[in-house]
Amino acid sequence: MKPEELARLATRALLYEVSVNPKPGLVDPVTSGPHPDMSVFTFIDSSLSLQPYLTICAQAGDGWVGTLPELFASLRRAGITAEREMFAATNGVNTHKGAVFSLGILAAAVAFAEKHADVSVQGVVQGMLAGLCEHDFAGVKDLPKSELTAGETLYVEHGLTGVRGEAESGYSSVFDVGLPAFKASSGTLNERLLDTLMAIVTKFTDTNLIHRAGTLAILPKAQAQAQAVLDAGGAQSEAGRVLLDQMNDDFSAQNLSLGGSADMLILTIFMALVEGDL
Ligand SMILES: CC(C)(COP(=O)(O)OP(=O)(O)OC[C@H]1O[C@@H](n2cnc3c(N)ncnc32)[C@H](O[C@H]2O[C@H](COP(=O)(O)OP(=O)(O)OP(=O)(O)O)[C@@H](O)[C@H]2O)[C@@H]1O)[C@@H](O)C(=O)NCCC(=O)NCCS
Ligand SMILES: Nc1ncnc2[nH]cnc12
Repeated sequence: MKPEELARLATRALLYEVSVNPKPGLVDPVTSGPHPDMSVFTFIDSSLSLQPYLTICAQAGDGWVGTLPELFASLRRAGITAEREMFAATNGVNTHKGAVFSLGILAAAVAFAEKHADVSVQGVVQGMLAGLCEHDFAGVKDLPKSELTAGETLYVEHGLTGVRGEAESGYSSVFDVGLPAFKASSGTLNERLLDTLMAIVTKFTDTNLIHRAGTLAILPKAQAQAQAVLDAGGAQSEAGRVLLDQMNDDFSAQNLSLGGSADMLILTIFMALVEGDL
């Protein structure tokens, strides 16, 4: 696939994800949930602003002749510029910070793997990111708390590696959870993507959620709520829909976000589009 075509699939993944509703703890076309500073329109602007960057990432992976860690270093430089452009497109709102990082990596990895028959996409990601946590977290414990990002704070306080750990693992929540769940799902596309999101939430350590809640105890609660939706028959069933609506209301009332899980859904949709399953 041409890099421009891969970037278009990545942009579609961003737009599909925000269109799914009702998504607990997330912006959708009906409600902004616990994100009053964003709406579906902010996400449309943000998604379109990222397409040139996603093309650059796919082009880099497509033509790369250096090592995989060097490929990641080049993406990181492009990512810093893309993050700036995203904030300019959204008037300073953090719509897709996690997706800039993760979707850029995956777009490059898919393009690279398409040119090298002996490697898998997940293997390329792992090759690019070996040692990422060790590198990024070195020295953060010595920094003043006020200078730490949410992810760095959770690492210092609880040893959680967040988006970096998930990425370094080769996005197991996408390849081992999200994609198999999507392939096994049924119903309308909206219902299938809701069930896929719930499957991700049952297994994923969403550090965005933990950061918002201010306690680790939120994680098993959210995982149990998502599992209950699936056990009730998922988004296709009346009982599942009732639980999903309750979960949506709970997350809004408690100002809880599932931003990290949304990013894993974006990556899952992208891979399903790439593999022709969607
Ligand atoms: C490595 C970076 C991602 C930077 O990491 P950093 O330490 O700055 O940030 P984190 O706090 O760790 O997370 C950044 C975003 O990643 C998403 N995320 C969080 N946890 C996870 C997780 N466990 N797995 C995957 N992804 C995760 C999350 O983004 C989503 O949530 C955002 C919306 O939530 P909200 O609470 O509203 O946002 P806040 O900004 O916290 O606002 P308020 O609470 O104040 O209202 C939304 O963006 C979602 O996408 C985290 O926000 C990477 O940025 C980095 O290295 N940057 C340097 C440049 C670079 O490398 N670029 C990429 C090149 S490929
Ligand atoms: N729909 C959404 N709502 C809030 N944060 C997100 N990050 C990615 N998608 C999101």
